[in-house]
Amino acid sequence: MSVLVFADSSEGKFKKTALEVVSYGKKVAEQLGTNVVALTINASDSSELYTYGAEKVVSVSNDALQTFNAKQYAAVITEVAKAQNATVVVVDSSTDGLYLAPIIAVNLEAGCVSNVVDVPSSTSPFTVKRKTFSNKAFSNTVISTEHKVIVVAKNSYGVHENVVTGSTETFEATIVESGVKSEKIERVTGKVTIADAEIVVSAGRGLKGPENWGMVEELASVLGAATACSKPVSDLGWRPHAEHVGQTGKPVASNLYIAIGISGAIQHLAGINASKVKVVINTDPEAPFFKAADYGIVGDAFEVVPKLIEKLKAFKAS
Ligand SMILES: Cc1cc2nc3c(=O)[nH]c(=O)nc-3n(C[C@H](O)[C@H](O)[C@H](O)COP(=O)(O)OP(=O)(O)OC[C@H]3O[C@@H](n4cnc5c(N)ncnc54)[C@H](O)[C@@H]3O)c2cc1C
Repeated sequence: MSVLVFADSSEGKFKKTALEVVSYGKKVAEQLGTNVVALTINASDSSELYTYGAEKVVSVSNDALQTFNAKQYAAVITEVAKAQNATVVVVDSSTDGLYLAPIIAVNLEAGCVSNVVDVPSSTSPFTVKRKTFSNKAFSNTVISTEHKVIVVAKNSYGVHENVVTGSTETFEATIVESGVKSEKIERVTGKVTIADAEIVVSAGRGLKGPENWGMVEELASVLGAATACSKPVSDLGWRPHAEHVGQTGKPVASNLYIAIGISGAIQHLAGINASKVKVVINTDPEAPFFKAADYGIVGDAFEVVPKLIEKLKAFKAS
């Protein structure tokens, strides 16, 4: 028996979520009295995963897997899970992870639970806690099948160092037909995406118009952050719809979320409340966002943001 985690990588480098699922898998393996095995696909160096508890890394390299294809990747993960006698398979909650989990679950006839925020509270019955109702509530879910597939919610368990002496073995995976009529041929943005971002700088209607987004872009660039916006801003065409966050937009689970000129309506908060630290800049001290904020600045964004940029630049230069 083992716990298999899929350590996803991009251009050969591990994503932070990969380190989180390895940390998570290590803990679950300890609870079950077994080992965690990390699977990598076309990653250049797997040794980083030993730092987070992966005693064993199974490395698959194949040109046919250069582009993500859920069916092909899920087949590889299933094959490795069977070869490693894994009863628990863990993936991250990225778009790719959410594609993979149900296919792996069908392949293994496993129970599958997404949005999981913690290691099992009990391994018999196997009980996991998951977020529900737009992250406003939690539920405990029992997975009663022999095999289990868990999707770990981003930034919920965290990355934990647990240095072990690991080893890597290569695996010749069977490549199945992709079976799809579309494929990703190009990545058109080099910017940090909202899903992967550690820091998100988001702005709302308080910025008055699209011509004022320069300072938001600049603040994001200084911080290495992704940019986001409230729904009205994308509805008005000030920013692309891809940046709209909230209940009807993208969810955000960053370490830091900076909200500029956003009122903090419940539909907005529903999508961002998984973020760890929230900083709010708003002229109105009664803005509802302040109740959800960890740090608040009552002030005019057009004065506060340029000062913040200046200070951050000076700090980085020092
Ligand atoms: C079914 C439904 C789904 C929805 N889904 C979403 C969603 O997913 N995401 C979302 O964001 N909204 C969503 N909404 C809309 C939501 O209810 C709010 O209307 C919206 O979030 C408000 O956007 P805002 O805060 O940018 O604008 P406003 O409500 O207009 O707030 C602007 C804020 O900027 C402040 N401000 C003004 N000038 C300045 C300044 N110079 N400096 C600093 N602050 C300033 C104001 O005090 C105010 O608080 C949804 C609504 C419905 C009905």
